[in-house]
Amino acid sequence: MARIGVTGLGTMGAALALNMADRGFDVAVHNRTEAVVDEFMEGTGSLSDRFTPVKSLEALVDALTPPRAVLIMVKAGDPVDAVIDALVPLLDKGDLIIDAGNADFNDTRRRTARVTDEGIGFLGMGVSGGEEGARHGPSIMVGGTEDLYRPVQDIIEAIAARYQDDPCAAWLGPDGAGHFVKTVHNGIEYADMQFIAEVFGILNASGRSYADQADLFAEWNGGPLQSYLIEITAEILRARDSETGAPVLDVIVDKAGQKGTGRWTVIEALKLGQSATAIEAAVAARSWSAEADARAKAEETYPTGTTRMSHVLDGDLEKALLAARMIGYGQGFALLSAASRHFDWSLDLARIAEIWRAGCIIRSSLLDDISSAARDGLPHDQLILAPGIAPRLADAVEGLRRVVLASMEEGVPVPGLAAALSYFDTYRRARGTTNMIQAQRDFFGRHGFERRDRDGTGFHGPWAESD
Ligand SMILES: NC(=O)C1=CN([C@@H]2O[C@H](COP(=O)(O)OP(=O)(O)OC[C@H]3O[C@@H](n4cnc5c(N)ncnc54)[C@H](OP(=O)(O)O)[C@@H]3O)[C@@H](O)[C@H]2O)C=CC1
Ligand SMILES: O=C(CO)[C@H](O)[C@H](O)COP(=O)(O)O
Repeated sequence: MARIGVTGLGTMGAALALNMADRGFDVAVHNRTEAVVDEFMEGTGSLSDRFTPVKSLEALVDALTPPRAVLIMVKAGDPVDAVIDALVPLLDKGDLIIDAGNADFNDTRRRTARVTDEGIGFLGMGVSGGEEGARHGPSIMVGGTEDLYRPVQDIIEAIAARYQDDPCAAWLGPDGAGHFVKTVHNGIEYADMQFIAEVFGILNASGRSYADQADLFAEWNGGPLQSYLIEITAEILRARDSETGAPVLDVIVDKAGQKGTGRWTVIEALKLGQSATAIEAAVAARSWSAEADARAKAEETYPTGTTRMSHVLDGDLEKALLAARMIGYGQGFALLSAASRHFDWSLDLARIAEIWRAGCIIRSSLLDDISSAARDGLPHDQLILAPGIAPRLADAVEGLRRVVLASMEEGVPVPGLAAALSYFDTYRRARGTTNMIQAQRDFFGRHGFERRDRDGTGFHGPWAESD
């Protein structure tokens, strides 16, 4: 009998199942398309004895030691509901379903309630690290009741990445907490990828070869920007297309995919009265990239000519990426704080930063500092105000400003970097300009405002007196 079942042997499910077997767990494996199970088994090599391959969900359930644990790793959205609907009648009270794919946490809350009604447990578990991470150690963010996590904690911690021997896996809170945290992780991922893509655009506009850029990113990876995304960017810049021999970046269409997590982050931020503008800019840039025909027409209408940037220093680009990264993380953590309060999740922000230090796509050396800052408590929930972060941001942000200025002068698009800078500039003013907005609201709608010179609300301007 197997300790755990995995249904969905695509990129992630297959890698997770192999990881579990590698760590000594017996796993029953299933996939909707039966042939995939055979293909999977052919690749299991010396681990094959650890697997029970099955061709139906009934057989999957029969292959498991009660109380059963079934991990679903299928395409996000309706397929998850379809699998849950098929599984629930086969399971007994006390069994457990784990949805390890990406999920809108609202769906996770709904699924938790639906499955719990049947006496079956449900964990919504975010997994990050791509195929390589899933195979050898991802970062794992678990949501659901803690008592449901304990029986599978040994498996989850065993397969997770390790940072100095600390497993990058944690139970984070009830119902949708795990998937919410994973969604915000991806929002931060979107922003960081966008900042890097914009710096790539600036370096291109400066006439720098891909080889030169690769060296620069590799050098940056040895400093405060050290991270998985900077590391793979250097590798990507060096890679050549195996068919044509051309730089691989030259054969890839400029049109970014998105499966939803970035958009969900922005939607939830807005719902919670937050605004993750750097993440929103990254989502928007991907959406605009899909409008190829309109962009071609716009270039014809407003020709850019050949852009030549010459006055951006490498050191400023490095600082720009660092400052923007701090702000992107800052917006993500502010959102996590808001959600934790709103849903009463008691999220441990420091632990979240800790489990992101290895295995996941946004792993970076900065996360060590972020976890220390969060452990000490973030002033006003703002990472950018943390004593361990603020001096570094103050130093880096002037590089960001010079980079944004130079890019804007030349018409090189930097929506993510500019959003990060605008957020910083807006946030650091104790008195901004929304007094004008309040006056306008009161002028046209008698909405009332607060006065600086006395307590209370509902004051009106002189325009109201003429009524
Ligand atoms: N790829 C990545 O880097 C990461 C992905 N994720 C998330 O993991 C999940 C799986 O992604 P990934 O492994 O990349 O996806 P793949 O496309 O590689 O595999 C999808 C799996 O879903 C199954 N499936 C699709 N539709 C249905 C259905 N209606 N009923 C039953 N099974 C179905 C497929 O079965 P069949 O073979 O029959 O088509 C296949 O096993 C997603 O939620 C994704 O967002 C999370 C982190 C990283
Ligand atoms: O969760 C992931 C990484 O953390 C997946 O790779 C996800 O697919 C990335 O999102 P998108 O496809 O929208 O770029």
